[in-house]
Amino acid sequence: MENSEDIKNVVLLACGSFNPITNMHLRLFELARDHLHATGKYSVIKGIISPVGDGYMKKGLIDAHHRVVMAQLATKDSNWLDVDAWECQQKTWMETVRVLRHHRDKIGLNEAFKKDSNFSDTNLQKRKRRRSLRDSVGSSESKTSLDTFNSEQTKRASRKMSDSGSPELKLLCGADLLESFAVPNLWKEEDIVEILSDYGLVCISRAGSDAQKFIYELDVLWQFRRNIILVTEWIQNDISATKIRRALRRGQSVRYLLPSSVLDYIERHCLYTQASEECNANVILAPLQKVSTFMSFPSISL
Ligand SMILES: Nc1ncnc2c1ncn2[C@@H]1O[C@H](COP(=O)(O)OP(=O)(O)OP(=O)(O)O)[C@@H](O)[C@H]1O
Ligand SMILES: NC(=O)c1ccc[n+]([C@@H]2O[C@H](COP(=O)(O)O)[C@@H](O)[C@H]2O)c1
Ligand SMILES: [Zn+2]
Repeated sequence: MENSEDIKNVVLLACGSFNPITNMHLRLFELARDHLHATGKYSVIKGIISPVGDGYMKKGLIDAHHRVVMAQLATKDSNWLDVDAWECQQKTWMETVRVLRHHRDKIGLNEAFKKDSNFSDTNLQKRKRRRSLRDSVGSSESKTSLDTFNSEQTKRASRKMSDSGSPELKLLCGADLLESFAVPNLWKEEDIVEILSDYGLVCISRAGSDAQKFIYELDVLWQFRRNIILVTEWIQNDISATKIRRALRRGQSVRYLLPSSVLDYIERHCLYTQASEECNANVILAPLQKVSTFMSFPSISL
């Protein structure tokens, strides 16, 4: 049994198109949280969904405003998932490592603010005593469901957060995103190193991807393998946003693949048509554009 002082608070950040958000995106967070809690080493206090900006230029990517609203609808009933629009409000597409830096700074600032107000409070000792009394009352109650367990973990973690160091921020992704690290020119090696060494990755298995083999094959992943937490989804579910958009274009039902509030929103705003899928059809993906600009530079100077 781990000493509760050794349990690290974790915030999970998922970056992606969320075009549209699906039940599987929500499942990623649940799976990651269960897995991290089961290790006895972590307490997941928050999950953040960060939809990519329109400047990402991915084919079929609809306006960020709609993707943010859909993600907000999908997480409305969750007490630990949040949608953060900072990334998609930036003027241009930005590397994932910069999104991580932003969120880590934000977490750090919140922590500093909490500490500041705690120190200036002369009743700090009294409040601590009240809190420990509340904790001991809470621990005598019988817990029956996993949900109760998780929400207790979350509450405990939130309390701990104000008492101890900053929570760790980790990037949450599916195995296909991990595999995209090997796509030439898509990710800068130094970004991969920073993501793995300074933050760490929680990676959920995905049909068609073999994350373990992939870590073995890619040197940089192998080097930082201790910072990659692999989670196996035993109830496999191959929901993909691409397939959902395809079904919608063909007038096929996608009910139960995404939250009904999201589906209602899609229908009300007539999102995902043949025309929307043609968006960015002949445009190079932003990360690749950055690299091709860099690569064409020497030829200009010739
Ligand atoms: N079925 C799934 N299993 C595991 N991970 C998933 C699954 N669907 C999405 N993810 C993960 O969710 C994150 C956001 O993914 P994204 O928005 O690209 O969704 P997607 O369903 O893959 O969409 P698209 O088909 O448009 O690429 C990524 O890390 C991706 O790997
Ligand atoms: N170099 C990078 O930082 C880099 C490259 C490719 C994709 N990404 C990110 O990964 C996510 C991928 O999303 P999709 O799977 O929807 O394409 C997006 O958030 C995107 O910004 C980052
Ligand atoms: Zn994807």
